[in-house]
Amino acid sequence: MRITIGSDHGAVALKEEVKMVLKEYGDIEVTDVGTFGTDAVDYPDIAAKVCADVASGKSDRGIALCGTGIGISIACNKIKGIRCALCNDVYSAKMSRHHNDANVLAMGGRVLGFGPAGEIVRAWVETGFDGGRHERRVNKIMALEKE
Ligand SMILES: O=C(CO)[C@H](O)[C@H](O)[C@H](O)COP(=O)(O)O
Repeated sequence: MRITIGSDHGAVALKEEVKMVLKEYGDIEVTDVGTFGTDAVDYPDIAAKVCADVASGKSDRGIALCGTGIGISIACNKIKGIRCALCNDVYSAKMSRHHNDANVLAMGGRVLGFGPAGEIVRAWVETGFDGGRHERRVNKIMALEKE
């Protein structure tokens, strides 16, 4: 699996933790689009970089982080082809894959402690899409982009 990850200044530490969790799998190729320091950056710019890779197929999935996860998830969901789920708990992370086939995970660096973030990422990476009735609904979500 190929994953592009990015964060604003509010989640740089969380980004490093998530990268360590992804590295444990051994077969996940991670692209980090920044930011790399504590200087303030604008989360829509990071959302655009993460989602460009997912929408183009360069990466299979994306992980987008900001202080709360809210701003960056809103921005990601403006981009065609993206289904971004803000998940600050494990259950939501699993359901975002089972039911919504979410291709971008958003989390908040000022919301989550270190342990919970790792559990959320593992759940999201390892959970598949259920299809069936959920495929019909996801197709309807994607059709909304064309209206
Ligand atoms: O978008 C957000 C809130 O919904 C994120 O938490 C941002 O990281 C936050 O707005 C950045 O705020 P800052 O005061 O510029 O650090």
